[in-house]
Amino acid sequence: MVHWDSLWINVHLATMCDGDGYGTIRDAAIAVRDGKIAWLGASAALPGDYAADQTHDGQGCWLTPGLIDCHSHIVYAGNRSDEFEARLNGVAYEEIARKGGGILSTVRATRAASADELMQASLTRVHSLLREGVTTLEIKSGYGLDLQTEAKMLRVARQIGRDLPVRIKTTFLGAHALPPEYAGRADDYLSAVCEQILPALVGEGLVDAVDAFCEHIGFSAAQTERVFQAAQRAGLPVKLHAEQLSDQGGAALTARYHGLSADHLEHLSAQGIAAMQTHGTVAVLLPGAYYFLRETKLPPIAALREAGVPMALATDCNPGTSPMTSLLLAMNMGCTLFRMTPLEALQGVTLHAARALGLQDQAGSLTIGKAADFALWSIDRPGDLAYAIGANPCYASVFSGSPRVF
Ligand SMILES: O=C(O)CC[C@@H]1NC(=O)NC1=O
Ligand SMILES: [Fe+3]
Repeated sequence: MVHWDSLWINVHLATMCDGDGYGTIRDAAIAVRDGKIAWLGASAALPGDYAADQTHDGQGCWLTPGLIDCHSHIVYAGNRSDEFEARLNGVAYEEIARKGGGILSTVRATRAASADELMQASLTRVHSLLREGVTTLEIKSGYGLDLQTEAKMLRVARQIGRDLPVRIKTTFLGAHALPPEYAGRADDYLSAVCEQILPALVGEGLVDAVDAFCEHIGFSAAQTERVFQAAQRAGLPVKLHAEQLSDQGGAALTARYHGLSADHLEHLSAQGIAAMQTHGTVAVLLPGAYYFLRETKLPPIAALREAGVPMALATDCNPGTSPMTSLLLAMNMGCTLFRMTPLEALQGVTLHAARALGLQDQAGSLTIGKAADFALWSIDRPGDLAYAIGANPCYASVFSGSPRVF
């Protein structure tokens, strides 16, 4: 007798296990034991002698791996709609940043907010993602730029994972911008980041990965490498905001450090692509920022595809360049703006997004032994998920084998 904790029947599976397709199994079932996938297949192939403590009727829904948003700045205080309005009156994003607006205005608001205010402000945005079937969410720091506030942000991120049915991966982004108290002293600030702030946060168990903003309005490749070396000393993987506004060689640097991902990549070079391909670094594409900043230079999707570099998609949810809390819309933008295929878009928020977080052995596909994180969709075919704009066809979602209520 095979015993399962729960069984979902009357579903069609998009397993995402087939590199060239959705890995579909129609008229199927999937079973869970101890929060992990224990069996999946055509209903007709169910073992004759099984027992499930709970059986759920999937109502003919398509069932995919739970969606993974692998790049978000979702914990922050304040709002930047005033800058949105300024840009629409002709002020460039980079000019706003140089005048101390942009990231630093969110830094001021986040420093001033209490942990509870930060949690409340973030929960609304997190719930929006969960309602669309997101079961894993990466959350960056980077709006504190001092130990006290970076720690506050990362504690809130960890608390979200304790309070809600979602897997949280935290990323330290102390090298996001130069705080006002270090104006003109970037290298001194990076010494504080590498020698005091990061070690203290690691000591509190708050950091899963380390990121930086490698850009002419951020930190240089040499400065970024200091941060990567500090991450290496702490035994942490790296990822990078790379080639968003210019080519700083950030993607190649990240690949050399066997980084999990290089993100944005509108200005990615052939050398960067080759380095990413060699080291298995994931390309995380962020169409929300491209769209919201009205960028015109597209990331080299065809060249990434040709090189076999895994492409992920994420919201980049942040108040300045991507105030977006819909991963389904990011999928649609990946197709309509970047010309990814609907299959690539779904791979980009499951299989490849898991890899961008180092979770490829635990999540991102319907594979026996992986986490029983599912999303059930009232759709006709998996390609519908990247097609509809503004619709949310998520019928239900499951986290570690338990139907989600939040
Ligand atoms: O404007 C913000 O608040 C963050 C912008 C965001 N951060 C980064 O490094 N690149 C971005 O688009
Ligand atoms: Fe970002």
